[in-house]
Amino acid sequence: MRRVPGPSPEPLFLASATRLIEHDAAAALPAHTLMARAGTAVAELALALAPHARHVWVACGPGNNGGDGLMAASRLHQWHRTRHTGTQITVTFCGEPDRLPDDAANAWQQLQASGLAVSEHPPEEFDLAIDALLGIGARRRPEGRLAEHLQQLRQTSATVLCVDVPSQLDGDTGAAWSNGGLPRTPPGPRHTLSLLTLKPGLFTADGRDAAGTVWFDELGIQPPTATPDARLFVPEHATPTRPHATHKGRQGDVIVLGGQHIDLNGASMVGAALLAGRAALHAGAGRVFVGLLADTQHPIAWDPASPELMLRQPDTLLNPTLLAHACVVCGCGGGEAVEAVLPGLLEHAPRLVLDADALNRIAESPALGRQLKQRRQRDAVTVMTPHPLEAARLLGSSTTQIMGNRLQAARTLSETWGTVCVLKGSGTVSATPRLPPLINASGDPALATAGTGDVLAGLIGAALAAIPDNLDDETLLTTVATAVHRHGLHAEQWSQNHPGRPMVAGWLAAQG
Ligand SMILES: NC(=O)C1=CN([C@@H]2O[C@H](COP(=O)(O)OP(=O)(O)OC[C@H]3O[C@@H](n4cnc5c(N)ncnc54)[C@H](O)[C@@H]3O)[C@@H](O)[C@H]2O)[C@@H](O)CC1
Ligand SMILES: Nc1ncnc2c1ncn2[C@@H]1O[C@H](COP(=O)(O)OP(=O)(O)O)[C@@H](O)[C@H]1O
Repeated sequence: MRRVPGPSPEPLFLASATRLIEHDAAAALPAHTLMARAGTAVAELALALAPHARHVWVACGPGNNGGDGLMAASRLHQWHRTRHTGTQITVTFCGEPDRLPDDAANAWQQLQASGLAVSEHPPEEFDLAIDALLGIGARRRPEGRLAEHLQQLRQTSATVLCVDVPSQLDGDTGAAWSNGGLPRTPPGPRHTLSLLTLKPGLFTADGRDAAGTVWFDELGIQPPTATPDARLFVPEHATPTRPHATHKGRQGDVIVLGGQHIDLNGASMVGAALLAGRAALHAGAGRVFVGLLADTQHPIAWDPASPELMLRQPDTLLNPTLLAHACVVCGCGGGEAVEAVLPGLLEHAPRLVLDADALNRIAESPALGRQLKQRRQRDAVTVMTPHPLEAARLLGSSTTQIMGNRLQAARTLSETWGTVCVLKGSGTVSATPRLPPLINASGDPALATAGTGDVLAGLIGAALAAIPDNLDDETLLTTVATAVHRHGLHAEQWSQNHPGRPMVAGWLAAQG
């Protein structure tokens, strides 16, 4: 058993793939072995998390997830009885013993043999709860007694250890089953022990809040050889160091086009473009040019906080020779003015990051959409970085639908437009056609503040500016995901060093 994430990317499997893996593993072992191992693993982690618990509630459901709980309860009961600890175990069961699947029925018999009776009601007080109500078999919003037990688990300030997948969560998507989402702040420590495979829903959408700290036990089975449905991404390689004899022309140029001027319609978004530019600069771009859009009446000539940025009239930056050697970041604070530069960029920029208003304009314009799709045929590199609302506009759907299946949404966006798609939010998903998407393992709620998306666009721009031409899809995806990971890691470092204090995007941009 180990804590997740580890030092390298982790394969993630949907419920359908997990069932095939479970089927093959079970066929190669004596009957009930997997569930016996699962129960032991749950009991061991429970003891490690709350060694001095006086009262443990094991909440079991009607299927094999409940079977894991019944098995864990037998193990815990045996452990405490032989050591005379006095710890009380209360087991509840929402289901019908006669209708339990085979493995769980065996676990039920073992519980009966252990002498531990099943209780009608959860205990009034407990210091550890084991959530074994529903796992990957959950298919709808819980109701009745099971829903009541789930509600108690959601609201308790005691430690909760979820078996395989939190019962309130769809393990494939990370969407909560419950109406109204999860409590804003989980009231107590939360842990999830994922069994046999890691599931993508633990790491995106509502997954991180519901699962808490994730642990993984393979149950003694060799890692699956099947292609995973997704990967939990952490970078494996350190950023390469620069050779001594280098110069700024070799580090890559970034051009930022965005930051609509206040003259246009009374709303300035200049800061967004400057944040992207600063982030690119601090991430190591050799030169960063910024073209502020609609900046005609009172041109801004320099950024006092970042005098290294080179501000230019946008027209001068649309020069194909300059574009050919640069990565363009387009859209940050671009407003409506971005429409004027998009056709030229889609045609001539070999490396392009499309953010915010660039995405909104493309969502509205079939002609721009066609131009975007043609880029892949020319091997031009395009990364789009939508947040869920921008993604919904691009797909003609709603944020609820996007959040209902973030992996699918990122995949559809990347396949529809032939781009790398970075669907932002808790557990940012980076996808490219035909490869398993990557769920970012870093990041925290400190990022939920204006401008951090602009910073991310700048970081991705600098990363793309620095890589050689004609990279394969996998390296490109990894390059983008590494920038996403770095962005999240900086936020985590802020939260660690400044607990409770809000982070601002300007600070993040300066971390590079
Ligand atoms: N069979 C085995 O040896 C192993 C099983 N494992 C466990 O088995 C789980 C999967 O078991 P199952 O396929 O039985 O699925 P679950 O136990 O997750 O749930 C299926 C049961 O819950 C019911 N159900 C689904 N949604 C419900 C809802 N909203 N309200 C009320 N009832 C609902 C279904 O009708 C079915 O009876 C895994 O998540 C894992 O915990 C793992 O431990 C690996 C080994
Ligand atoms: N709760 C969160 N956990 C992790 N990352 C988050 C969270 N909230 C926001 N982020 C990240 O912060 C950034 C916000 O981007 P975006 O919504 O485009 O903001 P803006 O347009 O103001 O720059 C994205 O990278 C997103 O993934």
